[in-house]
Amino acid sequence: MDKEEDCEEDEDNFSKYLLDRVKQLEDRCKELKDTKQDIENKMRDEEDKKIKFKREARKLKSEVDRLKKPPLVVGTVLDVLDDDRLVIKSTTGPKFIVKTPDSFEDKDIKSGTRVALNQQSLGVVEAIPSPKDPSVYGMEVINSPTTDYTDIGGLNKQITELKETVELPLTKPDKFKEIGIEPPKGILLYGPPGTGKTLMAKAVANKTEASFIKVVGSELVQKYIGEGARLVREVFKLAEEKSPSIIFIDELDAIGARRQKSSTSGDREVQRTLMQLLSEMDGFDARGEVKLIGATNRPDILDKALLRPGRFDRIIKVPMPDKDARQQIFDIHTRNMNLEDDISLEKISSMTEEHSGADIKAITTEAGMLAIRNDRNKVKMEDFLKAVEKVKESNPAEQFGEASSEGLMFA
Ligand SMILES: Nc1ncnc2c1ncn2[C@@H]1O[C@H](COP(=O)(O)OP(=O)(O)OP(=O)(O)O)[C@@H](O)[C@H]1O
Repeated sequence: MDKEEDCEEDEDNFSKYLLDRVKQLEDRCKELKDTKQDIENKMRDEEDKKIKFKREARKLKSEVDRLKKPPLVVGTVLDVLDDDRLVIKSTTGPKFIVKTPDSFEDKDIKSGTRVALNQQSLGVVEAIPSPKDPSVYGMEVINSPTTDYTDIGGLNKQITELKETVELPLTKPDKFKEIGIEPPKGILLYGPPGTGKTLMAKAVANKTEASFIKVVGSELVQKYIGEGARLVREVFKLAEEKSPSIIFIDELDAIGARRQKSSTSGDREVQRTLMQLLSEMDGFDARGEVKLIGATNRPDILDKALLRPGRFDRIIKVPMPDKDARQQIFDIHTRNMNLEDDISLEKISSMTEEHSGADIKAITTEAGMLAIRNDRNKVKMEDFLKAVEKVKESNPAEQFGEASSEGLMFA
């Protein structure tokens, strides 16, 4: 009898052992599956990063190639001769007869076509696009932008200055006449990337019901001699046609850097573009309906001529946001998001020191994406924490322990 009982007990213990073991193995299996999923996610993220960096490297390489080449001269075809030759007038003056390149088809070239010529040989290198197409030169024209001052977080002092210097002269020009002072023609916003400079320019255009014309300094510096200056003229002409209007020149330092003594033909082209900008600024009326807003990350290298009275004579610093400003920016970018009650934007704001408004926008978008990926209709605190990590990782300055852009530029 005793033996029988012992045997039953052994069997019970054994099956308990087996059940425990199965449970352990199942847990382990789940753990491994989770780890596998994590690794797969990380691999996907790394792949994304790799593609992004590759794309950036390609872009930088083509930029380097472009900068290494000497600028080309712009010419216009006056006549197409029967023997595969063209009569060309170059922007530098004289007319020439040159051979039509073999790569050109008849339809590519007719009287009036603009072409790029090699500076030395004056050989035709390529046909260039119509000067009427602003998007080719990175120009962005918005007839009435929708950005509002309430879409901008943490820049109240800067917005007040913007209202006084750009908004008021456009909405109440008589006030300036009455008092007898000239309003500023242009103001300069300076600060690290992604801190809201473009946003401010768009908001003031919206408030004054003005057209918003954006040009990027580095896009104005073309590979064709004389093109930069022509584009500047065209931007001002367009602004006049569309007035009231705000011309926003981003990366002003690309054309407005202090003039150097040593100069390559590339430098001279940049200088010609700057001279044209200065002369256009001197030419337009401070009480008119066109206002200029420049933006730069490098005010320290700007040519002093740009900062003289009657040009960019108001300078407004747009800094990296402090904690309160970050919280305001988080509030703005989450106002249409479906958030769980456990979310503390205050806590997230404290965790995101050295993050710009653009980084904050990226964090909110990433948090939303995580909720979508997990098939939820509300965003949790956990999503925000993961998003902060992800944005930190993708920020090269943080990744490699470099100084922040503000530290570099404004030390
Ligand atoms: N102060 C802010 N408040 C709200 N959103 C902001 C703020 N700053 C930046 N952002 C967000 O970041 C995006 C990029 O900002 P913006 O283009 O204004 O930066 P920027 O200072 O002009 O940068 P860059 O010097 O690179 O041209 C904006 O569209 C907005 O979504």
